[in-house]
Amino acid sequence: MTRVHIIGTGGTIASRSGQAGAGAEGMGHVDGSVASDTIGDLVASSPAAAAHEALQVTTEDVMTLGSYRLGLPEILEITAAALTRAAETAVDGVVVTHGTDTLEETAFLVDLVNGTDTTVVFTGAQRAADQPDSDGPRNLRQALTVAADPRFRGMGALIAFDGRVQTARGARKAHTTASQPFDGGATVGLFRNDELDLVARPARPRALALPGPGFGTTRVDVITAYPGSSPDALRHAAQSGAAGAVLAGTGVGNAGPGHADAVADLVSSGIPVVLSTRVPSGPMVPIYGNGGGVDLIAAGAVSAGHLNPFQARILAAALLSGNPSTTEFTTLFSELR
Ligand SMILES: NC(=O)C[C@H](N)C(=O)O
Repeated sequence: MTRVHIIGTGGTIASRSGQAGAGAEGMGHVDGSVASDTIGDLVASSPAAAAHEALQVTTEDVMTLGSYRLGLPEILEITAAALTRAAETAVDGVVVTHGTDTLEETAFLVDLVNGTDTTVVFTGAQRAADQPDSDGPRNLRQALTVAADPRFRGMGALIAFDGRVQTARGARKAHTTASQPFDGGATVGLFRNDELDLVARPARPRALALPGPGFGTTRVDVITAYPGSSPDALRHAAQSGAAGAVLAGTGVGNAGPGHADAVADLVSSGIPVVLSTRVPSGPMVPIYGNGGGVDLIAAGAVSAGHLNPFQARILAAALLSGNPSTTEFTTLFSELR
């Protein structure tokens, strides 16, 4: 019998309104939704998940948090749990239920380190578990279908959401409330009602080793360029303890006056700067001088390629937690981006 293991982490799919604890931070949130359901609750209350009678489903809660509360230690904890289960020979597929706010970060770390043939399928919901028409049960059912399907093995980490199955790499939450919040990854599968079509296979780089606990405290700041932005933000990041920085440039990866000098300052003091773009889609491409991307790369920045700033940050933190030299960092980042 096909076995799928589900890891619960919280998010809207596990949230209910008006729970005790809403407003616990004393910020006047009287009826804020709070992640509270265990994955066992979700499976038990979901006829959709129960409909998978042909599957042996096992569950585990790693945490029950809105994903906006996660830091790197929690992302590492979820990743380690997913990788442990993926490596078990008795497990055919792994599903992770996760808040959508930062799902792209956790799923990308899992994708980077998953060298097993067992795919880890992330899903969640945009409407809380106690709302009418919550999308959680349908998304969970579809994620189970993907995780159990042998055609989708060896794909690292995927996101199954609202009828679409896409790679974690490249994914980005692109809509705050729409039932399909994600954009950016490559589409590998599409649901026709309950039928799942395989439409593409992703190309993946070699797997990175799971970072050690130092990942949790490796600070990589994301700094955005905009008209009039101060290059001092980069220097401040370095002075206040960042081990690296990601510059989300304008356009193909540019920044205004002074940023190239700031990049050179950081890189010369051993703090790598990755150059990405604040534009939602498309790669960083060095085209412009006069402080643009050509000059930022010449100053020592490493191109993020197709990675958005937040996934670039995850790869940078994973590499920096292993204390590479600047040259090693550049080589590894360029290989795995
Ligand atoms: N739709 C969601 O899951 C959003 C939620 N705020 C979270 O990331 O936990």
